[in-house]
Amino acid sequence: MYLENLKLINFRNYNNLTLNFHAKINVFVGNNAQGKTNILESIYLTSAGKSFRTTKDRELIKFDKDQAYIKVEGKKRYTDIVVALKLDMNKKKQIKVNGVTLTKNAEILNNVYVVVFSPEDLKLIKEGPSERRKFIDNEISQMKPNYFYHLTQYNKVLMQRNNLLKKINHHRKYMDTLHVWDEKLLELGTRLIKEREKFVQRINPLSRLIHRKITESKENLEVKYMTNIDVKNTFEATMESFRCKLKESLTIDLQRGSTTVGPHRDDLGVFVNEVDIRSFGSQGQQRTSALSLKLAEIELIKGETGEYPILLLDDVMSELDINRQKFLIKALRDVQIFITTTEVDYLNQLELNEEYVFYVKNAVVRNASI
Ligand SMILES: Nc1ncnc2c1ncn2[C@@H]1O[C@H](COP(=O)(O)OP(=O)(O)OP(=O)(O)O)[C@@H](O)[C@H]1O
Repeated sequence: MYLENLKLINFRNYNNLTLNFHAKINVFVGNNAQGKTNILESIYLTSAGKSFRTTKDRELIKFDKDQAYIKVEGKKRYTDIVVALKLDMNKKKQIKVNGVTLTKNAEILNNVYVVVFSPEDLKLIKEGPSERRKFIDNEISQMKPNYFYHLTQYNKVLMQRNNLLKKINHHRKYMDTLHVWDEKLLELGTRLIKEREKFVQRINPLSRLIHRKITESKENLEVKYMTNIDVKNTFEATMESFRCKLKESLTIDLQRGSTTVGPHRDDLGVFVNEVDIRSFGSQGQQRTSALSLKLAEIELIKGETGEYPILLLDDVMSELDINRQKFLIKALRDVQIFITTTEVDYLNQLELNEEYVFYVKNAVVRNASI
C-alpha cells in the first residue's frame, strides 16, 4: 500500500499543511526541531491511533489550540483508504476510516500498515524485556486486532489478580475468589503465548535472511521466544502447563503480592553467531539486528495481509554506512518509504530524485514539485 497525501491542522508545530507524496521514497530534510519527525508521527497515528513518541494526545495538539486534525488518503491493492483523526483537549479522540466513525479506537488497526524504525528502536535489543514485548505486541496487533483486545484484557485481569494476592495476605477469606481470576488469566495468557510463539517462529527465518544479506553472510541472526511457560503443540496442553506453573508459584506470588509467571514476563532472545547480543553485542551489531527485525516485519505484514506496509525511517539513515543505506533502498523496491534526516550529503550518494525530497524549515515544507 502507499499514501497519496497528508493533511494536518494544528498538529504539533503545523498550522495547516497539505502534502502530496511520492509512491516510493519521500525524504524530509532539515535542521533539528523543524518538524520532520512530526510528519512521520502523524502518519504513524493514522496506523496505530497513538503516537510512537508520547502517550499523551494533548502534546500532539498545537500549543494554544484545542483541536488537531490529521488525514491521510492512500491506496491498497483493492481499495482506497482514508483515515482521519480529530484530537480534542477535552473530548475523546474521534477516528474515521473511509468516512465511518469508529466506535472503538482499536478498530483503527489493520487499515494503514506501518513499520517505524527510529533511534528509539535500538532499545529493542539493548534495553529490558519490556521493549521486546512491546515490539512483539505492536507487530501482532497490527496484523491481528483481536490480539490487541486479548492483550488489554490480560493486563486488566493480571492487575485484578495482583490486587487480590495483596488482599489475601491480610484476609485469607479472599482466597476463595482467586480461581476465578486464575481461569481468566490462563485463557487469555495462553492466547498471547501461542500467538507470540507463532510470530517469533515466522520472523526468525525472515530476519535471518535479511541479516545475512546486510552483513554479507558474516553473521547469523537468531531470535528465540523466551517464556517461563512450557509451550506445547495445542492450546489446551499449553494452558495446562501454564496452570501447573501458576499453581507452583502460588506461595511466592502471595509473598510478593504479584504474579510471577505468565506472558507478562516473556522476552525475545537475540543471538548473533550464537552470542546473546542483548548483553554482549557491539552497538553496530545491535543496530543491524534491530534493523533486520524491522525489515523482517515488512515481509511478515505482506505475507499476512497481502499489502506491503509503509516504512518510516526516523533519523536512522545517517547511522548506517552507505552500503547498508543502499541495501535498504534497493531491497525495499516495493515499499513506500518516509525518511527524515538532517544530512543532505548522502542523498547525493543515494542518487535520489529531487522530487522525492521535501525541505522542512520551521514547519514550512518545500518540495521540487510544489
Ligand atoms: N504541541 C506542539 N505545538 C507546537 N509546537 C510543537 C508541539 N510539539 C512539538 N512542537 C515543536 O516541534 C518541533 C520539533 O519537531 P520534530 O520533532 O518534528 O523535529 P525534527 O525536525 O524531527 O528534529 P530532529 O532532527 O531534532 O529530530 C520543535 O520545534 C517543537 O517545539
